[in-house]
Formats: sequence, C-alpha cells, structure tokens
Amino acid sequence: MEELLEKESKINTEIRDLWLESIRNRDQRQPFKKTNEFYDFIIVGAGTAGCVLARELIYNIPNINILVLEAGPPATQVNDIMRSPCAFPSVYRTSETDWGYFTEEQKMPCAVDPTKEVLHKSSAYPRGKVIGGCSTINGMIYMRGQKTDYDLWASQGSEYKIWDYDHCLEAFKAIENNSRENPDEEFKKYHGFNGLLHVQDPYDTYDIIKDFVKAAKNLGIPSNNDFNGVKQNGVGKYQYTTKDGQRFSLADGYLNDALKKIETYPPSKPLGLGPPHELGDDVTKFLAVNVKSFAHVINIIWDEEKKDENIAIGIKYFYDGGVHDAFIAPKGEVIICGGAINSAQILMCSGIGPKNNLEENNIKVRKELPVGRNLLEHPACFITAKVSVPSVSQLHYWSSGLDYGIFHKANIEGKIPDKKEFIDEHPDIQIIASTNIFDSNIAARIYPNPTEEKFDVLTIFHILNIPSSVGYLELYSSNPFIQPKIFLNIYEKPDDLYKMMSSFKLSRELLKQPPLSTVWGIKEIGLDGKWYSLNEEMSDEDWEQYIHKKSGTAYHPCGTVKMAPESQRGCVNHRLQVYGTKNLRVVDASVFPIIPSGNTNAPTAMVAWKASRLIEEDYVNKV
Ligand SMILES: Cc1cc2nc3c(=O)[nH]c(=O)nc-3n(C[C@H](O)[C@H](O)[C@H](O)COP(=O)(O)OP(=O)(O)OC[C@H]3O[C@@H](n4cnc5c(N)ncnc54)[C@H](O)[C@@H]3O)c2cc1C
Repeated sequence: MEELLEKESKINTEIRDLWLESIRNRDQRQPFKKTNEFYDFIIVGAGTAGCVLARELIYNIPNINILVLEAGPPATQVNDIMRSPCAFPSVYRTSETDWGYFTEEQKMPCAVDPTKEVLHKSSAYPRGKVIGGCSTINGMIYMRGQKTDYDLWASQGSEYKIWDYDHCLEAFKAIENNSRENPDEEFKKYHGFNGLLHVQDPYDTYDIIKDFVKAAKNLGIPSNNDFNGVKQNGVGKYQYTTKDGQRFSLADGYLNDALKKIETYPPSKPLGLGPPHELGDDVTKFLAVNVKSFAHVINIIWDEEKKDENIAIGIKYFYDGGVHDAFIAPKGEVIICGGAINSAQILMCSGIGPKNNLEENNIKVRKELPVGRNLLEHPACFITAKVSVPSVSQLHYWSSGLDYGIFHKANIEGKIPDKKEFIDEHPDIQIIASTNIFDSNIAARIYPNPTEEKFDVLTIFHILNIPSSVGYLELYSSNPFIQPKIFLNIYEKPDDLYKMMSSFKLSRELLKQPPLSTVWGIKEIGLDGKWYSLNEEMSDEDWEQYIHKKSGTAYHPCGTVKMAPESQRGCVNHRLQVYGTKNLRVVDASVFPIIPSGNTNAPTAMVAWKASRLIEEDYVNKV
C-alpha cells in the first residue's frame, strides 16, 4: 500500500512539474506550445455538445489548440445505413456505436390502487458511443421545447437571465440551417438559415400517416405547421436534422468544420499588424483541433500541490492500450461533454459527487455535490393498432416513419382530453404516429397466434414531455469502464401515470375516426399479446398495468449535473463551472435544470453554443 501511495505521489509530482513547465513556456512568450501534451482546451466527448463546442471555440478564440477525446469509433464508422432515416430503429441497437447500458429493475407503487406494486424490469438504455455521440444514432427529430422551459431555467436568479427563451432562441437560430421551402414571416422569426446544423421537412410519408392527421383534425385538434414556433400544440409534421434526406449529425456540421481550422506555429500575427508569417522552415502548419477516437477518459487530473482548491490541470485517458495524460495550458480548461450518464460518472470517479456513494466506492471526496441525483427523463409508451389493408407496400428510404405527430395537454385525472386541452399552448404530451416500419417485429411480436396471416400495424408513441418523477444514478464501482446504476423512477409520481393514461385514451378515440376506421379498417388494438376491440371497456387499472409493462423512455436523460445555485442542489453555476473547482466545466444535456418539453438534441447543441461564448469571455478576461 505504502509503495502504491509513494508511486502515486511521484506521478503527481511529475504531473505538476509538467504543468509548471507549460506555464513557464507561456511566460516566455510562447503562447502556443505545439506538443501533444498541452492544450488550451480539453473536451471530453465528441457528442452533440462536444462537436458544437470544439467548432465554436476554435473559430472564436485566436491561437488556441483543442484536444477532443472520444471513447467511440471515428466518423468513418458512420456508414450509409446509419445515415438512412428508415434504418434508425436498427441503428441505435448497434453495439459498436452504443454504450450498451441497462436501467435497474425497480418496483413502483400503482397509481390507481397504491396498495399494489408493479415491477419495471431492467431494459436497454442506448447512448451513442461514436463521433457525433447520440446525434449519430438518434431519431433525428428537431425539437426545442417551449418558451416557458427556458424562462424557468432563467428564473433561478438574476445571473441566470442569460438562459431565458430570448437568449436561447438567438443560439437556436445561430446553429440552425433550415431548408423549409417558402417559409412565411412567422417561420422566419423563429428559425435560422445560415447555421451549420441542417434541418429539413420530411420528403414524404406513408398514406396511413397522412390519414392519421385527418383523424386528429376530425377530433378537433388544431393544425400546427411549426412545433418550434410560437406555440407547440396541435397536429403537424416534424422537422428533422437531415440533409438531402440523410442523417446530419452535429459532427457532420460542427466537428468537420472545426477540423478545417489550420494554425501555424509560431502563430500568425493578428490582422492589421503587418504581414503574416511566410511559411518557411521555421513555421509549421497543423490542425488546431486534435480528435482522438477510441480514447476513454478515466478521470480528471488535479493539482495536488493546491489540494483544497480542486484545480483541474488535465485528463487521464485510456488509449491505444495504455493510460495517457493530457494537460491544459495556463488559461485553459477541462470541459466535460460526456452526456448525462457519463459526465456524472467522470465527475464522480474524480471525487466530485455525493459523499456516501463516493466513499462506498473508495473514492476520495474532493467536493461533495449532488452529481447524478437529478436524472430527468421522458417516459414513453406505445399502442399498436391492426391495419386490415397493407399500409407499407413500399419502403421510403428517407422516412423513419416518425413524420407526423400531435402535442396536447393531458387530462390530469386520466380522462380523454377535450377541446380545451387541445388548444392549451403548454402541451405536456408528444405523440408520434408510425407505421410498423418503426419496428418490423412489432407486428410479429403481438400476433396472438404465430400461424395467423401477417398484417401491418399503425403504432402510436406517447411521450410524457413534462414529467414530475425524478430518477438518479450512482456509481456501482470506481472502475470507469463499468456503467453506473441507472434508476429512472418513471411514474413514481401518480400524476405522470394519469397523464400518460389520458393520452392513451385519446389515441383510442383517434383510431376510431375515419379514415383510419374506414379506409384502413382499424378495429382492434394489440395489448400485451391480445387483440381488443376499440370499443371494449378498459378500466384505469387495466391501462395502468399496460403502461407500466410496456413503458420505456424517449432516451432523453439529462439534469444529472444540474445548473442551479448550489443551495438549490446545483452542481454547476450559470456559467457551467463546477462548484468548488477551478478550470472545470460541464457542457451537455447533464446541465439542464429542467427537462425541455421536447426532444433533447437541439437544446443540447444550444447549450454548447452558448457555453462557447461564456468560455470565450472568461478566457479573454483571464490574466
Ligand atoms: C436512440 C435515441 C434516439 C433519440 N432520438 C432523438 C431525436 O429524435 N431527437 C432529439 O432531439 N433527440 C434524440 N435523442 C436524444 C439526443 O440525441 C441527446 O439528448 C443528445 O444527443 C445528447 O447530447 P450530449 O452531448 O449531452 O451527449 P452525447 O451526444 O451522448 O455525447 C457524449 C459523447 O461523449 C462520449 N463519452 C462519454 N464518456 C466518455 C469517456 N469517458 N471518454 C471519452 N468519451 C466519452 C460518448 O461516446 C459520446 O460520443 C435520442 C437519443 C437516443 C439514444
């Protein structure tokens, strides 16, 4: 043991010497030290946030270099199948580009009869492990959430004003390159057309999905031609993060652009101060952003001489069969962009987190913070209807089958929502209509009799966008290669269950409407291996059992490193700096204080874009 401690302290001294050497180099007017070890910024994770951040920092701050460490494979892994919207359901189950996580099994009290309990079995919980992160494997729906989401983020104190809707809208627009044809004035007010993230309308969809829209209108649900515009409620088409009908990730838009940035060493003179360097023998050109794939970050390296200050000076990572260190230059920062599960894990493995859980795992506590405690998610569940007429005669390569949907307010008592709830501009449920293309096995799985003739199905997904239940995650082990335990706690609060039930009842009414009931001959829904007539009575208890059994999530974890005042159980401040540390920020979906009421990719990109401005300001002001 003593030997080990001695070795560790020797390593720490060496690290500190290296760090001091970099500072000396800076002082000797070598503002850009071109080595593999020292970087102005080290970004952990090339996911949605990491890609945006790398690009925005490298073009906005002169003469810097950035190291991006990504545990997954490089962009060359992203093949045509992954780019094809119709292949989305199989893409996110591909082990090479998924962390392969599972949620924990949990018992929950029933909402209808609290004396009973239901069991939520452990289930797969995909997370992108590839350049582009989840934006390389996700459903590509472009959604921002509602104005009130961001105004709530901003309501946490005067300094949080920078996160209100107007400020966030500016960032959403700056990122977006929307290709809607002939956008009207209102659309133009809410969208950007010059950013690096391509967003487009679906090319076309299946006839049955178009008829789903007609059925919704028959029920009095208003049309909405822009779910990201002035209001979110109504029925309409989704927009996608695709370009020319193919997946377009944040790596495609942002990281690729960052990789075009070439620096020279010694650095070029600023414009206006004389001619730039001639490229001679003494001047070298190199990429300003260095991306390493298959580089798994283990923990943060701290300045051990100033233990109490928790100064981050670098990163320890596993790469090419060995452990490596990378350090930041004097004004630099370590920025964790590992996503809502892994950013929390990296902090905890580095001694930042809940005392009990760290000590259980023999990790020295550097700063006690509720990391991992505010795991927010969108519960999701589907209902499947039997279609008598073939509805998927031809595969649309460019359609994920998730082209149209509805946003509505749920009835809190679990009743069918009425007109008042349809026009409420703060919907809490998102519906996505899909053909059985979404999962070609769905139809097969729910056939009561496998010998029965096969048929198509219409699947309706329900996502609870404003849940009250909150989950958590904790370390299972101090080993950074072992996943943390993930407790989602979905439907822990009865309101969540009743809202979902209300939306299910609405879907059943939708399926009874023409043209779904007439043209497509829909008469039955499949529940748990059996077919039920649409008119058959179902008690709230029956609905609850079904929802519990079939629910998963929309794969939108966030909030585990919450941005809030420390007194309000925050882990990072409004500038995304980790409390009680120096040179350390977290920038990704983990910092959301409240889950946005929509899909989470665009909000994550927005957070990263805004973070880049905060980091730039701090960098410029640092002496
Ligand atoms: C199946 C699926 C479908 C989805 N569908 C949609 C959708 O249709 N629309 C939408 O808006 N959102 C969707 N989402 C959610 C959305 O894509 C994510 O919320 C968003 O991409 C999160 O971005 P992030 O930067 O926080 O994390 P990520 O994009 O997950 O990036 C984290 C990156 O860090 C890397 N990393 C993690 N740990 C380490 C480590 N220790 N060392 C090195 N690298 C590390 C990861 O490999 C990953 O590349 C979906 C997600 C999934 C999984």
